[in-house]
Amino acid sequence: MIEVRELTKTYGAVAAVENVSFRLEPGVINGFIGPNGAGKSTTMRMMVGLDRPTSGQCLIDGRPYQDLDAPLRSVGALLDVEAIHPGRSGRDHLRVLARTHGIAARRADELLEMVGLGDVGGRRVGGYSLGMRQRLGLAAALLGDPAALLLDEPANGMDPDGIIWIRSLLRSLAREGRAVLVSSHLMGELAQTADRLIVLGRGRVLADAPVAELISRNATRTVHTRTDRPAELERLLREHGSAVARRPDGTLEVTGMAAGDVAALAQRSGILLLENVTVAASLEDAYLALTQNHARHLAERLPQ
Ligand SMILES: Nc1ncnc2c1ncn2[C@@H]1O[C@H](COP(=O)(O)OP(=O)(O)OP(=O)(O)O)[C@@H](O)[C@H]1O
Repeated sequence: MIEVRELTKTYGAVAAVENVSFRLEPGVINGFIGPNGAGKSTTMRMMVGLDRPTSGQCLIDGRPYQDLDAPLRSVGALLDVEAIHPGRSGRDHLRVLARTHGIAARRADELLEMVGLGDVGGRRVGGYSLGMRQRLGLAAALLGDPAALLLDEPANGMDPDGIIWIRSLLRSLAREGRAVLVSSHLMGELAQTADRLIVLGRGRVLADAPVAELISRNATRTVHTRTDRPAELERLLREHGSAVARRPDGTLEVTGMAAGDVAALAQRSGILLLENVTVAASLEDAYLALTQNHARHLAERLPQ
């Protein structure tokens, strides 16, 4: 189990990460999301000792990363694929890492195959595409068969096949009982893959909850209604307290009234509905509501 306790990192006057706390439990995929510059990478770097926290700590099975006997077996991290030596072949990169950690060279070859780089393992990393470097970084993270994985935007640069592959890889790693923390800006992807979401905004944790709970707490469902008398229905809905927006295809997007109540109201006024469906809120809606509310609160607190 990984426990992040009140991690803080300041650069001069800027707090990149402020009092961030969360836990990563075995078998759970945690999505790590937040606007650019929210502090996700800095948090992950501090978790594996690549950045020194200003205060707070991260404990891995009760110990800081630096004190682990076999760190690669406890935590595998994919943080900065640009840092991989460009002159080395992918195979050599993995073999060097394996050797320095007492892992058999055979494991490096197995992983190259597993991440789909079997045919290009002998080529220099400098000639790899971003997606290929991400695959190599994933192989390196998995080298020690770790109990936990920290992956910073692993889908970045991946083609659609690669994205689907990562999704099923993360699921199977979690099924094997590993704890996963994966940052991404791909909301649809996280909605499908993650069990929980940790949302950061300007260095602070804005939410830490199961995906479904985060959506239901922060975004409202809407009703999409189509009729041949839209202006009339729109007026009626507004009179009954609903918010209504016109969609480009002429459909009314209704917030604040259930689909059944929209239908009943229309029927009482003799308005025929051609379509009337409830549209579930998406993770994207919830994320935008959460981060925009936070930004608004901060702006309101600033002196005018
Ligand atoms: N070495 C550094 N020196 C100064 N400021 C830094 C340094 N590293 C990060 N920061 C600042 O810390 C903040 C958090 O950056 P970080 O890269 O952790 O965010 P992020 O959530 O990973 O962003 P993104 O989604 O763009 O990858 C930003 O304001 C960034 O400018």
